[in-house]
Amino acid sequence: MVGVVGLEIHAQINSLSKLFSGSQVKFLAPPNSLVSCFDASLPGTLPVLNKRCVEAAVMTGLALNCSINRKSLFDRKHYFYADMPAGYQITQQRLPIAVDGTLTYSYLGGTKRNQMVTKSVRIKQIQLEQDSGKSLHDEPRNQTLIDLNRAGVGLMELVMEPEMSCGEEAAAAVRELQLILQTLGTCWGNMAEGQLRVDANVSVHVPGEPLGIRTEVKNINSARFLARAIDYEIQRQMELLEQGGIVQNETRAYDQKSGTTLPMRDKEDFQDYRFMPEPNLPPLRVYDSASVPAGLDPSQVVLVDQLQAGLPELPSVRRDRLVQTYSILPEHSFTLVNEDGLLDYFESVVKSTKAEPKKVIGWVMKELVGSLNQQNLQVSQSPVSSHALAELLALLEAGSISSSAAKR
Ligand SMILES: Nc1ncnc2c1ncn2[C@@H]1O[C@H](COP(=O)(O)OP(=O)(O)OP(=O)(O)O)[C@@H](O)[C@H]1O
Ligand SMILES: [Mg+2]
Ligand SMILES: [Mg+2]
Repeated sequence: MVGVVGLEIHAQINSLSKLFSGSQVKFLAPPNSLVSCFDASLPGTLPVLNKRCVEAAVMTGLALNCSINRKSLFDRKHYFYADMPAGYQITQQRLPIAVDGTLTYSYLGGTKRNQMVTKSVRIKQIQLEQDSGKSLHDEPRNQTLIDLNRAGVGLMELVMEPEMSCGEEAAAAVRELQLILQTLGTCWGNMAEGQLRVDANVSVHVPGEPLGIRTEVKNINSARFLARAIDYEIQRQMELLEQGGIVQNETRAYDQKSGTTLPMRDKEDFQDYRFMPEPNLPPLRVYDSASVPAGLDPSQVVLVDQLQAGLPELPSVRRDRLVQTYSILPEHSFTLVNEDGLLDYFESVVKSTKAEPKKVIGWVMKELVGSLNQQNLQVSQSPVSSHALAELLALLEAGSISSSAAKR
């Protein structure tokens, strides 16, 4: 038997205001200080679509090789939660803004964990939707308090096909996605702050046979825990089936302390979302510069071709460029791109020394990053400046000092 994993990822759109209202988007503001009448679902209020959120979804779709639907639709998805005052979420169920993409990711695999393994997963769709508010449980007083600051914040839900097979792959895919979103500036991607929330759908089956029944694991707030939760869940399901049991289609929560997953009590019953078209929003249309209909002001619409042309250099392209330019190993290009500030550091050393980039990278990866990690320091906190390292390498090149002296 093998594991099958499909991720659903909610990414909070980096925007000054919410998806359908002018309220500010801010983490850790005083409770209920960022709530408009619409966010609180007062009767008579109407949604006004935030152009920035649409642009962010289109950019994200383009960066993930999706087709952008020139027309997409909004729907209401009903469920009853105290932190969702309307009783429904506005989402894109029937026709989402972006479909059919791919995410390519790599990790160090093989038996010795020293081989770059590169894989892709298909992205079924990206849909725009509203975030809910937050329920805060005050246990001693036996009360639940509601904070609507997050209610109505724009989300992109990315739905991946069930094509991954273990926690390691899922974690690598999420890290790559995180980096892409951060490069685009469409989401800050901080999992601990809930800007990127990953639900892992997990099942097991015998290869060649139909997919097994899936469980959906929630409450995962880091890539490391994601990997652990998935691997635990695959193991649990395999053992269950081997003992003659059956897997229940249920929502489970990951428990950090025990490293296990547990059924979530509030989601036991089958939910009928009673989807219906959102009557207060027309179809969402995006255009290409050449096909903006007469009478529409091009500055008021979202232009797909312009967003495509303005996309920044994506992490995978940047890594390829580094491998080409400096003849370094692909795995080193990953570390350079992933560690905040490390690429700038490396390039500035290369510029100010005659030492070969291949030699510089060894010193940066092994000596510098190694000792920074030991001391739990960021690159920006390095006691050795890039200038100092360049000088040191120059002394080494000139034979003025030995390698062991340089390391010291
Ligand atoms: N047999 C399976 N094993 C593992 N993952 C699966 C399996 N079947 C589907 N999936 C994954 O489950 C997810 C289904 O997401 P989707 O948003 O379509 O529906 P949902 O989970 O029912 O709805 P909701 O958005 O309310 O959670 C996808 O990420 C898909 O890859
Ligand atoms: Mg979903
Ligand atoms: Mg789901």
